[in-house]
Amino acid sequence: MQNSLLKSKAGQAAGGARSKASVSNLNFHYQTGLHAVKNLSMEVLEHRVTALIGPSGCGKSTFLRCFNRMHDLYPGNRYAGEIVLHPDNTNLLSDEVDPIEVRMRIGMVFQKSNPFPKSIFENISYGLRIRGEKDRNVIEEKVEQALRDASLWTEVKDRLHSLANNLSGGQQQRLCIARALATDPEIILFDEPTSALDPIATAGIEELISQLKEKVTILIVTHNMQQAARISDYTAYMYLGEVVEYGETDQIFTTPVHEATQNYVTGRFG
Ligand SMILES: Nc1ncnc2c1ncn2[C@@H]1O[C@H](COP(=O)(O)OP(=O)(O)OP(=O)(O)O)[C@@H](O)[C@H]1O
Repeated sequence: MQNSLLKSKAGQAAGGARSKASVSNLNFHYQTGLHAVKNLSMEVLEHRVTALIGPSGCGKSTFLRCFNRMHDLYPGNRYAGEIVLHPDNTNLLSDEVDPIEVRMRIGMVFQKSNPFPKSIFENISYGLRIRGEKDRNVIEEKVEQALRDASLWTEVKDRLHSLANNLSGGQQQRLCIARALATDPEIILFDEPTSALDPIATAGIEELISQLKEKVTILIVTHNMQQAARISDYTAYMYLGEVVEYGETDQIFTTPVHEATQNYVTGRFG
């Protein structure tokens, strides 16, 4: 069936790649009582880009934010089920796992770039300092590497100590990617990372995401079907808090099994 990726056993190889995270029976309730993610199980494959698509309000961002325990910041939100990170089989949702440590392993880049009102250097070194790194040489090396990996180094190397907020929108978004990369995350979550950018900056971020999958595993929420088709290897179509269909992006866009998926990807939804 089309959803073998939904079913494959935790940590097993699927689609030629290893599983980086196994989501099992994940349920999420907001403090309001809203059941926003419903019994969701799927494998997120290592070094692949997985796109989450679906109509507004279907739970894409809510699902994404379970991975880095963002919902812990608001009392009354409830998770059930597991998100097990491989190869060490850590359940990210366990009460025994520190959410701060989770956020070092699972980076996040938001729709609107959100640099701290500090210098470029301080933005990137922030996570390293939180982690307890004190060696100035190590910090400088990591900052440079993160900026290189985010394709920003040549543009900012001569102004590392100027305010990050003075960068262009596209540069600020790449800075946020560098900030996420600095702590050597295993997964980066992108929540509509280009929706505030012009087409040229968007193309830059898309190219960067395609390169980054060599280093990290990527989950991206996007409303842009062309973007999902261009940059993702796998796509999950969500509706009302559930994954309706999940498979290779080419298959989801050309021969979806469910009519609902077909209607959504061809713009006939609703
Ligand atoms: N902080 C919150 N408290 C209560 N309900 C929320 C909260 N954030 C989102 N929701 C609700 O949870 C459901 C899923 O929202 P979510 O933002 O995850 O959807 P989405 O698919 O990402 O939507 P969009 O594409 O519009 O960003 C919606 O009904 C939304 O109104």
